[in-house]
Amino acid sequence: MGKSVIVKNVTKRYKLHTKTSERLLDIILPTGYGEDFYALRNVSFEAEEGDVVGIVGINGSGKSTLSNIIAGIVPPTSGTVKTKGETSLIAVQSGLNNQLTGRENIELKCLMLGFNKKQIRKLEPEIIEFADIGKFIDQPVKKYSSGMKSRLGFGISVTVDPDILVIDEALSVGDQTFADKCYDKMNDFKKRGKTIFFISHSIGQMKKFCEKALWLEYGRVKDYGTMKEVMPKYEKFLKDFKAMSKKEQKAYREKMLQSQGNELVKS
Ligand SMILES: Nc1ncnc2c1ncn2[C@@H]1O[C@H](COP(=O)(O)OP(=O)(O)OP(=O)(O)O)[C@@H](O)[C@H]1O
Repeated sequence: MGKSVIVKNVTKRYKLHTKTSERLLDIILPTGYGEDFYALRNVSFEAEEGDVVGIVGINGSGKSTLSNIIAGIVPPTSGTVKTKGETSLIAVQSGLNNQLTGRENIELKCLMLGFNKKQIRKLEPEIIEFADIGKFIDQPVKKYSSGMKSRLGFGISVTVDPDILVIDEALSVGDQTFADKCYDKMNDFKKRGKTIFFISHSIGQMKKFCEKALWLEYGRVKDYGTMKEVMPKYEKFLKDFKAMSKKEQKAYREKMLQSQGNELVKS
């Protein structure tokens, strides 16, 4: 088994705006207006082919930012991501275009992945069958429920058969039958030596499915190893964190963020 993903010193800096004028200036001026906010700071790790890595961390730790960077949707501010093969992201806030219909989204996504018209005609029925959203396939995506979006996003991502699959909370919406169907597909991917990154608020789901865990804490890698090594430590942290008062949690967050060079950290 070779390396399939190598993430080296990835940092992601966003601009935070406290005033509308700052936000507008940031759009107009390329230098960027607003306060720097580091969503990821020097994140490095490697994954092998066939690894199923759960990304864990409390809200705002940078899990979605990292998923988007691995999938090549968002560029890192600095650092590098090397991937072997095609990567596909499935997220609740999926990369679907709201104005286009489901069918048009299938075409667009497949074209972006480099498929030709003939190949798309072959893939389309398979995706539609997997998504199983009936007549909604010809409706604009803005009319979909989050479950429907997830079904379509999942359908597209697994049918195009990527080498690396990134699943961000996509199984938290929708019913159990659909989730089971997705697990079957994911298990099939796993058996075929593909790499999967999985984010879920359900620790049960993570434990059931992942072999490795990457624990992010406010933008930094707190731990990376097997589920067995990392999860007991993470669960202990979660328990302690939840036992804190809101004020203590806020102070903890501010202390952590400040230690990473963030100045504007008030929630
Ligand atoms: N486009 C953006 N502009 C500014 N800040 C952002 C942007 N996207 C994310 N952030 C900030 O970066 C931090 C990490 O966000 P991210 O969504 O990656 O975390 P997460 O671990 O996925 O959180 P959650 O569990 O709540 O989904 C958060 O503090 C968030 O507010």
